[in-house]
Amino acid sequence: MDIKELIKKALEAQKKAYVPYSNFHVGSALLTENDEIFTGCNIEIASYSPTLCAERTAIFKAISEGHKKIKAIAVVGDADFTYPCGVCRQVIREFGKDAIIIIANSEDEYREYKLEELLPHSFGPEDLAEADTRSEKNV
Ligand SMILES: O=c1ccn([C@H]2C[C@H](O)[C@@H](CO)O2)c(=O)[nH]1
Ligand SMILES: [Zn+2]
Repeated sequence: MDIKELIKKALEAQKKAYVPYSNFHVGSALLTENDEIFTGCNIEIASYSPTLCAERTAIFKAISEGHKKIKAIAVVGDADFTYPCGVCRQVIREFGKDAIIIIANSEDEYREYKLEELLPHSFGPEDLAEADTRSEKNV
């Protein structure tokens, strides 16, 4: 996996951030199971709550194009190391239980995490499947 390439794409996407309210620019780039890259920026809306983070923009683009798995996702933002919010961590969990999350300031300055480190003891699709089996037994 080319981490620097993923960070480069995230930095390019960050330039497209539509952030008239926070002026906080975030970019993201992810790698699918077949090594395709999808990018996203944050998009803010005047009524605030419909605002979408960069990570989810990238993820929803990939899923809506038929991809099912995320191998890695890079995030860059205006803060010194911008970490994904809790909502985005849960969305990454849905499509990338074993995903690598790259938090970058630049192509040369980055930190790498497993999703498990940023969202320990997570709840996910398998838990619902397991609950299904249990309730069948209880009938
Ligand atoms: O990891 C993050 C953190 C924040 N934001 C966005 C949401 C909002 O537009 C702005 C300020 O929170 O940054 C992201 O896109 N990703
Ligand atoms: Zn988020």
